[in-house]
Amino acid sequence: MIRFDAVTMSYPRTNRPALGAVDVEIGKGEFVFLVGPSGSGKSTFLRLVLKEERATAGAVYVAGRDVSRLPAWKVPALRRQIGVVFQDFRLLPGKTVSQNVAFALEVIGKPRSVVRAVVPEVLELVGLQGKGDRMPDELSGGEQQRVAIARAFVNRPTILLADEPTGNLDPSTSVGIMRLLDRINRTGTTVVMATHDNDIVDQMRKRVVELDEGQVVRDQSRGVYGY
Ligand SMILES: Nc1ncnc2c1ncn2[C@@H]1O[C@H](COP(=O)(O)OP(=O)(O)OP(=O)(O)O)[C@@H](O)[C@H]1O
Repeated sequence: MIRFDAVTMSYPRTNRPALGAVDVEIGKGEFVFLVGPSGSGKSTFLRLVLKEERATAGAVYVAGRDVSRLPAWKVPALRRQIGVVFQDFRLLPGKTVSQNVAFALEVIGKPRSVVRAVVPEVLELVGLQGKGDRMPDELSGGEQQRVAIARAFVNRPTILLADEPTGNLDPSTSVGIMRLLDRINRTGTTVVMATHDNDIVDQMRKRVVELDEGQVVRDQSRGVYGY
């Protein structure tokens, strides 16, 4: 589903690549934690999958396509296959919960009848039934992250990328978010999550890919956060 083939990525005006000759293969339906110190390249990895950055050398394959060869007009179609969740939720503050989720469908031109049917379904899936009319600032952090996950998943992407999704949440709220990501993964969605949350990684026992200074230094199935 995602394959990095000797991927090097250097940002302009830096003397060390953010990723150096990285080889990683992530199969359909896998759940992978990306761990490593700050600056080790986790977010860069995720940005390359989304074609928000371009590899300096090597190739990034997503769903069988070499994204560096993807013409600009096909990038929106690539991104429609990928849901993204961030540490800071990134909800639209002036829209209700339902409107935030609906927006993700409206921008890709789904008919209103579909939006009306699908939004309550996904809100129920994330445990927010009955809260569709709330504004984001009327929700807890964990609930806001559930809205963000609903928005990322409503279009049933094949891949879900999560960049520190529990970074702003307390431990028990984080466990709830991880249960939800696990459930989404069980529907067949490939999940790649960058995290510093050692407790979560140790509890989940999923595949762990560890980066350090842009290199893969560990790739372990049913791994833990660190040795
Ligand atoms: N836009 C940029 N311009 C120049 N250098 C960058 C840019 N973004 C990231 N870098 C550098 O690339 C390297 C990898 O950064 P990246 O954000 O991928 O790390 P990370 O593992 O996600 O870190 P964190 O855990 O702090 O989010 C770092 O050395 C960083 O300083």
